Amino acid sequence: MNKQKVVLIGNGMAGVRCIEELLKLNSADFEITIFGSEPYPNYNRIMLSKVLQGDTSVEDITINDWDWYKENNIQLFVDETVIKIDTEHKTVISDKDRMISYDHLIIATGSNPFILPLPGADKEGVTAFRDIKDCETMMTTAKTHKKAAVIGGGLLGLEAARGLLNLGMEVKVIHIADILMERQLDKTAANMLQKELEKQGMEFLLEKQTESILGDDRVTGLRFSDGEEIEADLVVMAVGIRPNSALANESGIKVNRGIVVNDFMETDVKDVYAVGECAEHNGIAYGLVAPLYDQGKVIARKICGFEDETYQGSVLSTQLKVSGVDVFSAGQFIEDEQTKSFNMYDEWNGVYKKVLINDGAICGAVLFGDTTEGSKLFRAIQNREQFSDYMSANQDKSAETSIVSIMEDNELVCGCNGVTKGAIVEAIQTNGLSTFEEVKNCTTASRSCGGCKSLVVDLLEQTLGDGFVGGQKESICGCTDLSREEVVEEIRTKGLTHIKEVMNVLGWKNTEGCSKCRPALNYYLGMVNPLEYQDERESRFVNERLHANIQKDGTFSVVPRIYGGVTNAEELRRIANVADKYEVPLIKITGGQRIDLLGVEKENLPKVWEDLGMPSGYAYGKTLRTVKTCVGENFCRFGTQDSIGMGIELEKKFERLNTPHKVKMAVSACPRNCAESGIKDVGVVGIEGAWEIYVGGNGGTHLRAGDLLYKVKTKQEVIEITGAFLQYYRETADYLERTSAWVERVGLDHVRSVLDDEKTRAELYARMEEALSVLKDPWKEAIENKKIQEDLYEHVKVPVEVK
Ligand SMILES: Cc1cc2nc3c(=O)[nH]c(=O)nc-3n(C[C@H](O)[C@H](O)[C@H](O)COP(=O)(O)OP(=O)(O)OC[C@H]3O[C@@H](n4cnc5c(N)ncnc54)[C@H](O)[C@@H]3O)c2cc1C
Ligand SMILES: NC(=O)c1ccc[n+]([C@@H]2O[C@H](COP(=O)([O-])OP(=O)(O)OC[C@H]3O[C@@H](n4cnc5c(N)ncnc54)[C@H](O)[C@@H]3O)[C@@H](O)[C@H]2O)c1
Ligand code: SF4
Ligand code: FES
Repeated sequence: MNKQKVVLIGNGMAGVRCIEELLKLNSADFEITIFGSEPYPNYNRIMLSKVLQGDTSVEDITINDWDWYKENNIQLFVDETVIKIDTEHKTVISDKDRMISYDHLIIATGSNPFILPLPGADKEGVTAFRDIKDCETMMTTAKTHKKAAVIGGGLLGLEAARGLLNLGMEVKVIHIADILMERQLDKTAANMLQKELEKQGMEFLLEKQTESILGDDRVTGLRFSDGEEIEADLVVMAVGIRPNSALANESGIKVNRGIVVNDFMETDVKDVYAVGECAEHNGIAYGLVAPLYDQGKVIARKICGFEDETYQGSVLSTQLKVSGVDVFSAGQFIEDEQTKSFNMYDEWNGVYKKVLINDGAICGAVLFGDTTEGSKLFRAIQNREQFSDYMSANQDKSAETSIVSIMEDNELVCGCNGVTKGAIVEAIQTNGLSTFEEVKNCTTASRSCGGCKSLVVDLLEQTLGDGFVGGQKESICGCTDLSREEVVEEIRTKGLTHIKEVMNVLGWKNTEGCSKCRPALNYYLGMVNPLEYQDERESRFVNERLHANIQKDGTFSVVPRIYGGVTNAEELRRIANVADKYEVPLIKITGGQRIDLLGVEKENLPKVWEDLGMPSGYAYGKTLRTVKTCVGENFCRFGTQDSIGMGIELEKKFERLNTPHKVKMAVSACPRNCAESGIKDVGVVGIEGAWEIYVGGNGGTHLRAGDLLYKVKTKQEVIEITGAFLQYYRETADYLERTSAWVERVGLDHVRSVLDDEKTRAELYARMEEALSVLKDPWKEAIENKKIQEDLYEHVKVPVEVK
């Protein structure tokens, strides 16, 4: 039998998903050809926001690589645009003069970003945010330019703005409406969102109409209709999208806003379908992936001869992909005459929940600050669940009960990829999957926005019971197959007390271990048993062994502790005298508000420390580095709290603590955040009468804004929450995992749920106190102990390995 020819125009998310569905149903009977204007295989457009925000790379967002097309015998023409469809002769013609005939044609040309027709819109430095090329333009521009203006305060504009902030630009968002995301949020949620984003550093100009883009060849600024002007050397337009339906229109296919389709996604021309953002169903052209995938499935079934499924439209839910901000919106979000609403507004904790009810049934929801109920509410909206039933069902179940336990097998867990609960459970059981990554690769769940990750992990946990070993089982190194959790558990239950013993008892493949597992085991043993464990210095990296940072030329740097960045003339004099006496070639003020003496000879280290008479600043260790502070209420006119006092208290409390990776803190006395509390492992921000505690921030290579963990009233609460948080991190993070990665891995909601429990929090804090109780200053120890001096600083050659 001759194969039927299927041609797909548009190598994007909707079209290729439709082909995947087709291949699942019948891979034998079709000859498939795909045209794509972009020069890449099918990639995850959603993740461009994450690429811009620095969380992933362009290479990592490919959905189907080149091999996938080959393996499925798909003829792929990339960087090639179809310019004509001859519906009479059933052929398509490309801009490279290629003519291909079809039996079934799928049009999946997506959308075009809307570019405001402003004078100057064609200047260099003006871009949309739609594809890899745009993303690269922004990333390159950020290297040489500083001021970005994003026009449009919708989902795309805000995600772009966050990315540009991460790239070090100053960002102004220009929005035409009086509130942000007015297509998804009501005024209350939008105002809360604006405040949160302002805290992150975005500036907003609302109710502003851009009149022209200024500059000669390159953009230099914007002028608004009210005459105001701002400077800008990058302008990103994120003012919505328009279905890309020109090709269909020119080829005689019926087009309204998008390409008009019926419930089988058929256009008005036989054997021609449209799917994705280019299609218009019942007057709606959708702009999110979940509906597009449902549409693709219907087309695939129809082409294979099944007419059992039709597309009936979709209820939409959205979540903004900006870290540190939890916003959810689904269904109807503004009340009208037919609806009543149930509202909960907790200004103190920054939480807002609104559920809209029509004739007793839930028809929409807006959540801000706590979106844990998002999936449950979305399900309730889709099922038109009665509000009273929803409330009683959720009162019966404990808040921690995952929604997956009450879901039917045919219900969707991953809206983006159309993966049901039943499909995931079956994949786990039949393929022996045990990690999140395995489920993701096998089922495609969580492959797009990642919003369903917690549900997938819940399903793993529920399906495997005790056999579930955590989100991602990964052995700690090649010397063993055991994961961190398993090793720590064995240390606890078997009472193991030193590294060699762990390796022997747990059957290490390499009996000496390696540079990865030895320091990790040293940390885990000390963490489990802080009072008895004898630190094995040889298993530490060289800097931690010598308590100073080795430099390029083999000399060392010495950073004494300067609590909260506050020093005095006497200390400064001592530092200056040491610098003179030991001919220190460079004295540098560090980013953590301390003084670094660079170029000290190894042999001189103990003498330098003795002359300084100050404790080690641990600038080399996996421990608390610094607590940066702003000047605070005593001097600054904006200060609402004593940031210096708080910072010094925190630093004195937690200095020397062994942690999986370095830990940095900061305390600012108002949301202007001069101490950069938003990008620290623990960042504290003073507000009127209270302190906000942010966690999981990172200002290094993987830039990440911290998440608001709690808002508390007293200094004592700040210390206790910080202690319990750090202890939980110490106990559950992988060695060398920063809090930023850890918080993302385990989830902020999970961390909060642990710390919310007063008993657990008190126990964690008690274990923290125990760990702190045995710590001593290593410089003092070296000064007082002749043997340490001889062994470490006098005769020993410094090993090459530096970490
Ligand atoms: C930065 C960003 C973040 C997003 N985040 C989310 C999110 O979190 N959640 C969500 O649900 N949605 C999100 N979206 C929207 C989502 O990406 C789109 O809804 C989805 O990609 C649409 O898929 P599509 O296949 O219809 O269009 P596209 O993915 O745009 O694919 C269409 C493809 O067809 C090609 N093409 C067009 N004309 C021709 C032609 N004549 N010949 C050959 N090829 C052609 C185009 O070049 C393009 O590659 C986001 C979008 C962006 C830009
Ligand atoms: N997290 C997500 O789900 C996500 C993320 C990014 C993009 N997307 C999708 O991508 C598509 C494009 O996103 P978008 O945000 O551009 O579209 P959008 O239509 O949702 O928002 C555009 C915004 O720009 C504003 N605007 C319009 N004209 C303006 C002007 N002249 N000046 C200033 N502001 C103006 C509008 O008021 C609106 O809020 C949408 O379909 C969106 O759903 C989704
Ligand atoms: S964070 Fe606020 S209080 Fe602290 S120095 Fe800056 S403006 Fe002043
Ligand atoms: S819901 Fe977006 S990836 Fe699953």
